[in-house]
Amino acid sequence: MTAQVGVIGAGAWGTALAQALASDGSEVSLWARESDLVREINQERRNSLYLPSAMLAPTIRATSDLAELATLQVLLVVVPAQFLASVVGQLPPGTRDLVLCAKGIEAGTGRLMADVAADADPQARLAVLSGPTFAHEVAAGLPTAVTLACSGGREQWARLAPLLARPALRPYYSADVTGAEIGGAVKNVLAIACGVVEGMNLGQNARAAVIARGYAEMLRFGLARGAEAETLAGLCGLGDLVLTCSSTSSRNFSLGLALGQGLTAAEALSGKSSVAEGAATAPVLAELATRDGIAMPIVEGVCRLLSGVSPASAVVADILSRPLKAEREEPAA
Ligand SMILES: NC(=O)C1=CN([C@@H]2O[C@H](COP(=O)(O)OP(=O)(O)OC[C@H]3O[C@@H](n4cnc5c(N)ncnc54)[C@H](O)[C@@H]3O)[C@@H](O)[C@H]2O)C=CC1
Ligand SMILES: O=C(CO)COP(=O)(O)O
Repeated sequence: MTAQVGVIGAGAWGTALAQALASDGSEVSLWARESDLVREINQERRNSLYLPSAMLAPTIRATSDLAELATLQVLLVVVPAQFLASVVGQLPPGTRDLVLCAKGIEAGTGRLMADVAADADPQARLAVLSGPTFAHEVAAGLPTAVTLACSGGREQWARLAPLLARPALRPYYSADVTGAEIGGAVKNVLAIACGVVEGMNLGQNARAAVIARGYAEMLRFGLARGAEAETLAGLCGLGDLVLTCSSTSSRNFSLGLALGQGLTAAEALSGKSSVAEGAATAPVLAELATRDGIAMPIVEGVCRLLSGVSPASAVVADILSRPLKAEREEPAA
């Protein structure tokens, strides 16, 4: 049997998704940028660079030739947000389903992932897969639930769900693509903030406060862009926020932890092959929020820390000295 689904990107998440899809014996084509990795996956059934914990299924076949995947009707795109345009741009345009799995906003343009993909592959039918999904757990077959937001509505869902669902990987339907994208992008920045709280030993109360007030920021930003509140309260928003704000398994949380302990962003990120998407998303998110008059003080604080303009102690002091206000925005009279 030949593969029905291809996965573009053999980082931790693309490899874990390929592993989950192959768990029922399905063939999966996996595009890796690194030729050494292609050899290692095909010959040793390992991805020691990005997902060393997993022994990969025999039905995953890696390739460094993107053209081999271009004929498939369903492609999961799992390269980091900042590379989405360049990688999707290498595909010949087609009426395939592109399932976008990166969590971020494109620096420089402020585009969400579906806008980037629509510009790069205009005929593609777009969906977003997002939720609380540490790659190593998915690769180990642990139960995981995700939002699958389909721009093509129920018809697209009916096509994709049987191809992507497995007993331990459970997609939930949504039609709110924007909400799914914003939940995943914003939570990465908030996970950095929670890591800072941990790194500075500010306590569990403070971390819970950052989660709740950060969620308020996510909601304000999302609603202003047409996302639905229920989506942001679901797996791809609050669910993922809770996961990544609570664990050193999160690269974004770990980056924040290092910043909170006094390292610079350059020091914390140096020598890492894995991506902490929140570092690239934070400045562009803060810029969009300022432009649109949306208050996002925690996101702004993360930006100040990442750019090195303020030490963590000054950022925390500024947040704590903001004027007292109502927890919920008062509806306009
Ligand atoms: N790792 C995880 O648990 C999860 C990750 N994600 C998201 O999936 C996306 C991919 O993340 P990971 O697989 O974790 O990445 P990773 O950190 O494991 O690996 C980095 C990836 O970036 C690729 N890369 C580096 N330079 C590139 C370039 N110039 N052009 C194209 N690709 C390049 C590498 O080939 C590799 O696939 C991110 O947006 C991340 O937020 C989403 C859910 C879970
Ligand atoms: O998105 C993730 C889990 O849902 C992974 O988070 P990190 O990118 O912070 O590791």
